[in-house]
Amino acid sequence: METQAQTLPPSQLMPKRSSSRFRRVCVFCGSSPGNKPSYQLAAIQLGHELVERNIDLVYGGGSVGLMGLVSQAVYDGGRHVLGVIPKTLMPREITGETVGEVRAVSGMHQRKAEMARHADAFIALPGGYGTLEELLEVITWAQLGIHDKPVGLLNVDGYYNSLLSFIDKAVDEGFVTPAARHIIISAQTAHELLCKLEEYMPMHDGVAPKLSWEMEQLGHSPKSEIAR
Ligand SMILES: CC(C)=CCNc1ncnc2c1ncn2[C@@H]1O[C@H](COP(=O)(O)O)[C@@H](O)[C@H]1O
Repeated sequence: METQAQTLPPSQLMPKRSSSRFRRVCVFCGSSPGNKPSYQLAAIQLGHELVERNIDLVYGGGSVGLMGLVSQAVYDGGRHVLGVIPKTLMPREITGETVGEVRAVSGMHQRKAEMARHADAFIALPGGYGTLEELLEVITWAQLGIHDKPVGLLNVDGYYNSLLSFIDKAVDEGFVTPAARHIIISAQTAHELLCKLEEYMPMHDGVAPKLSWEMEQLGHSPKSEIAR
């Protein structure tokens, strides 16, 4: 008796892939793996979720920590991976081997602008100072109206609970508006987070229209794709 696999044309044997409104997502994450296996698993699962949705990756480059796990998973799944590395961090003993395409930039500021320019959305996995700084910067840019791309927080095992509580306190104390609080989308799994990001509609008003921002300040021309 013939099995289904023998009778179906090859195109129908391929895993079903869903389409996404995002072409490429920027992932910020730890250059360390973290102490719990759940962090490493979450990085790999996020990579798989991006592949499943036909989404390419831009990230900080290198193979250290969670950065290596997410980039390898996306690369192995056949999607394009773009690593943006400041020249100073390029020696392999610092960041390790980078899979996919590597873009060398002159410094940390140019790296962030370059990662943002190439992304349609941002996701932060657990991480340390670097991850927090990158995450808060794209949130600030969204608040100001420099871009309106969704920003997601993958709150693995409650890693970001205290950050989210702090931001709620900032709302209570009058330093963050409730509309700006809405910029951060959080979820516990990559699947749930991507679903929420796909549906995200900005609620806040930027302080100035996107086109009025002088993107040269971020190292880009006014036609920069950061604002897209
Ligand atoms: C000295 C040192 C920690 C080197 C690690 N090597 C690194 N290689 C590439 N990008 C990095 C590195 N360290 C920090 N970053 C940047 O900062 C974030 C991670 O910093 P962290 O581990 O969360 O704070 C990444 O998203 C990346 O863009």
